Amino acid sequence: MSAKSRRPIYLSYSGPQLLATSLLNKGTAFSATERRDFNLDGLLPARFETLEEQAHRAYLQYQSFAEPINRHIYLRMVQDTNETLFYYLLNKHLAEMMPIIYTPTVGDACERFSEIYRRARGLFISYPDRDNLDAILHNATKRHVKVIVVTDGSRILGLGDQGAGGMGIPIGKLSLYTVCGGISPAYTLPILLDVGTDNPELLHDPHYIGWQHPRISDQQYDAFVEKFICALQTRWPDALLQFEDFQQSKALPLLQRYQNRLCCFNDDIQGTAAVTVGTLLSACRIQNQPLSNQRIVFAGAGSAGCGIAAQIIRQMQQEGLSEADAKKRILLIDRQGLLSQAMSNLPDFQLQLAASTDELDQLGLASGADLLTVIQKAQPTVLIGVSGQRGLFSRTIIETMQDNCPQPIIFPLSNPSKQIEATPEEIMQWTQGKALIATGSPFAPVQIAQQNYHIAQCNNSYIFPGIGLAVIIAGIKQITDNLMMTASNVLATAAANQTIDQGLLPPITACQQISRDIALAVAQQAIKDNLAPPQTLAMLEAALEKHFWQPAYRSYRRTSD
Ligand SMILES: NC(=O)c1ccc[n+]([C@@H]2O[C@H](COP(=O)([O-])OP(=O)(O)OC[C@H]3O[C@@H](n4cnc5c(N)ncnc54)[C@H](O)[C@@H]3O)[C@@H](O)[C@H]2O)c1
Ligand SMILES: O=C(O)C[C@H](O)C(=O)O
Ligand SMILES: [Mg+2]
Repeated sequence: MSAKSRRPIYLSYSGPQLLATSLLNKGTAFSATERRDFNLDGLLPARFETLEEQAHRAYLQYQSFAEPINRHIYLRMVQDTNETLFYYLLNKHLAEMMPIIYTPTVGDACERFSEIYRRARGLFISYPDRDNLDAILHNATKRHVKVIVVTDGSRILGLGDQGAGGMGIPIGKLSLYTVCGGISPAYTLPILLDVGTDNPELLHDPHYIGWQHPRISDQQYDAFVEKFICALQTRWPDALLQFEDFQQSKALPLLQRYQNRLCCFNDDIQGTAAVTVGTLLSACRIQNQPLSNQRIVFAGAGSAGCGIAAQIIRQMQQEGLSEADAKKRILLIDRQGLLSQAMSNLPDFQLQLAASTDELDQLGLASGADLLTVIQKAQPTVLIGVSGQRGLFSRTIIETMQDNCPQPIIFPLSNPSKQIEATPEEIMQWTQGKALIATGSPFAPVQIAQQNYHIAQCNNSYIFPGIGLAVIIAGIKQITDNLMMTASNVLATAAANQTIDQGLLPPITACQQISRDIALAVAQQAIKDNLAPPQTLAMLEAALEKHFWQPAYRSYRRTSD
């Protein structure tokens, strides 16, 4: 629906209050009539500007900042002042600005959150306020919250515990829900559960803006999260809740506790699994091989690693392997080396995926073997890095892998860029341009022998906006692994014409189309799986068009009209 044909919005706001409401503010784009009707005369300079003219000035201002972090601060200021302008600007310059509002610059913004803090956005729910949750949610002042991203700041990208600074992540993720998934910013809410921090620097920083207290005990934590979820369910029972960047000891237990109780998912486990399987399928298509032929080694067996491994097993089962045979194609390495069932103290989620003693014998590997030895003996065709450890993929490791596999698939997925296991440039040089690469953070194309190779950004941002849109158009009640698998397959289809030099995924500028495709496919699958009320495809398409928000100014009338 074009902005012109949309009905006017009836407002009770006027004067400075209207200018200070970022969802409604138009700045110099308020017309003469609106300025008169809403008591804005004299509060704005004389000239009327269109959104396009405003965006032109904003882009010049943006360019006047050299450092990514300063560009981030600038864009966040635009967002907090005029959200329509912010999203218009993002839409116009998505490839350039996505790394500024999202990964990798958002990592710096989280690390420096207290230092660069300007204005309030979203909800900070701190443990000392635990008896006041309903009032806090009420203070969000948004009646129709449809998508929430929540973190406790305990594992921000590969940067560890950032405490309240972790709020940068929900803000960045929700910006992508809007720009890629067409979800109105009026429907989104970032939340930071402030349960303290164990980061010693933050505990001693005089400017730290969070609750300056060590993280609470597990028991206190569980009770607090339970209260939070109950309060959410009371106020916004149909909202989608995305768990983001929770440390390993919390991520899966929270998902297991809540996935059947409300519409929620963990992005680092499930969203990452979906994008990675989709990207792997794209690499397999280029190699003309099924995924089930690959032998896959993970460096890092945490939330992301085990989430991806589990989804690969499901995909291999769809290709015809038994679960046991699919498992045998995967080896996981964590700090203690190759994970095996002989290890006595592995958490359940790792134990389920760890190699059996029989497999170890067959491969001639010992429990706890290091990455290089595993690569020598197991001869993997795929290597996935989700360890957060810069440099973990050394030249020797990559060259050894290529000794047994001329076109290795290598995905160093750790974020932000400074935590990557090996850069695409390094991997391409060490493999003479042969490796099929995808990274979690954005990287410039690599030139080898006069040929430019684009590097796919295998980031869950290809998935979650479409999931949110699906929930909204279909009224999905629960997010399952099967729905995530549907999203993977849509992504792989969207990548079906990619050539090696174009990279394994379409560019991020295709994200709106991909999100629409994911939304429709996931919505249809949800209906089939009885997770949403029946609707025809035509009804879903109509709902999608109706909901897909585009940044354009609406006309305003006074409520008394
Ligand atoms: N590309 C994406 O979309 C995406 C999505 C999620 C996570 N990630 C990235 O993946 C990384 C891990 O995230 P996570 O949620 O799994 O964190 P996590 O803490 O749950 O897991 C990381 C694991 O790596 C292990 N590890 C650390 N050093 C290691 C080493 N030298 N060798 C082997 N293993 C080692 C840790 O013990 C831990 O189990 C982060 O950098 C994160 O930014 C990327
Ligand atoms: O935030 C990202 O860029 C991806 C992912 O969710 C991560 O935690 O690294
Ligand atoms: Mg994350």
